[in-house]
Amino acid sequence: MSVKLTLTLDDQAYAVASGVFPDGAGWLKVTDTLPSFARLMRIRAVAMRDMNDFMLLAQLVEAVRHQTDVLVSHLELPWLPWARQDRHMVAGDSFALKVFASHLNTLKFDKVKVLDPHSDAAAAAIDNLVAIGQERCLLQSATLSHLFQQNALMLVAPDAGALKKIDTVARAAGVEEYAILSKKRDVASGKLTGFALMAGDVRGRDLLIVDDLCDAGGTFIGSAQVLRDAGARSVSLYVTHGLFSKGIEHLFANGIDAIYTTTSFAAPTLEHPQLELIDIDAIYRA
Ligand SMILES: O=P(O)(O)OC[C@H]1O[C@H](OP(=O)(O)OP(=O)(O)O)[C@H](O)[C@@H]1O
Repeated sequence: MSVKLTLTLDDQAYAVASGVFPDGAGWLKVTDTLPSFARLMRIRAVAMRDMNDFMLLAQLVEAVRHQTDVLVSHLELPWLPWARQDRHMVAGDSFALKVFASHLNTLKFDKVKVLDPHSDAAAAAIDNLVAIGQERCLLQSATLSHLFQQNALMLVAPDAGALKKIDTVARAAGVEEYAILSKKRDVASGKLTGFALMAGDVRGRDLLIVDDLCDAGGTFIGSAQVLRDAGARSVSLYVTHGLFSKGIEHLFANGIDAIYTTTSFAAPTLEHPQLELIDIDAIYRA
């Protein structure tokens, strides 16, 4: 189990303990005395990865509601698991986001606040979803805010699907122009091909690719190559969710100069001189 659960009732924090029984089933307990009434229950579930993690969340909700008459319930779910499985892609596969949403919806949250969900399918599947936009996450980086104020960065959308988001980021950051890349992914094999620069003069520019997530990183290594071939001076990367399934070193070794990401998934202890972590707490409080 990897999820980190925190509970507040009317802005007071309550300690939660959890573990695993010998048979592998998880247990959970609120160790502070719960009140009989709370106007607002706020649960934050960070780095939820699987249904064991979901089960712990459901246990927490049940434990609180068993003791406390809760008026309003909010879930802060920075990383939405199965967000990428947002449709049927090949014959015989499953629309896993819809399956997960059907379970999450049983917990009856009045708001489910997700950072930068992968696609609009999240809002369609999850009841009362509140998407916190990419621009709100990204501008919590003091470094990036400063660079935007200096007009020192040109934004890059990694594919045409990211156009709506990059436009919102550009407006929020006060940036006038951005470059647009294209890529192709074979949904059956997951293989990436055909990176190309569709628009934008990047010669001599310091670039920031902006996307929702970095998994293995192939998208950004391929993109950096194309941008450097087109004359970019430097290529940095912002992703809201740093999954980094192949680590981060290979990105720095293959054309990425700096990475900015939030602690929605990346461990807050992750350290590298070319990496800046943006605290999700600051994003939720903003
Ligand atoms: O680090 P990587 O392994 O290269 O993956 C990162 C990319 O994957 C996701 O898009 P995806 O290709 O899944 O988008 P789609 O929903 O348009 O297929 C994400 O939005 C990134 O662009």
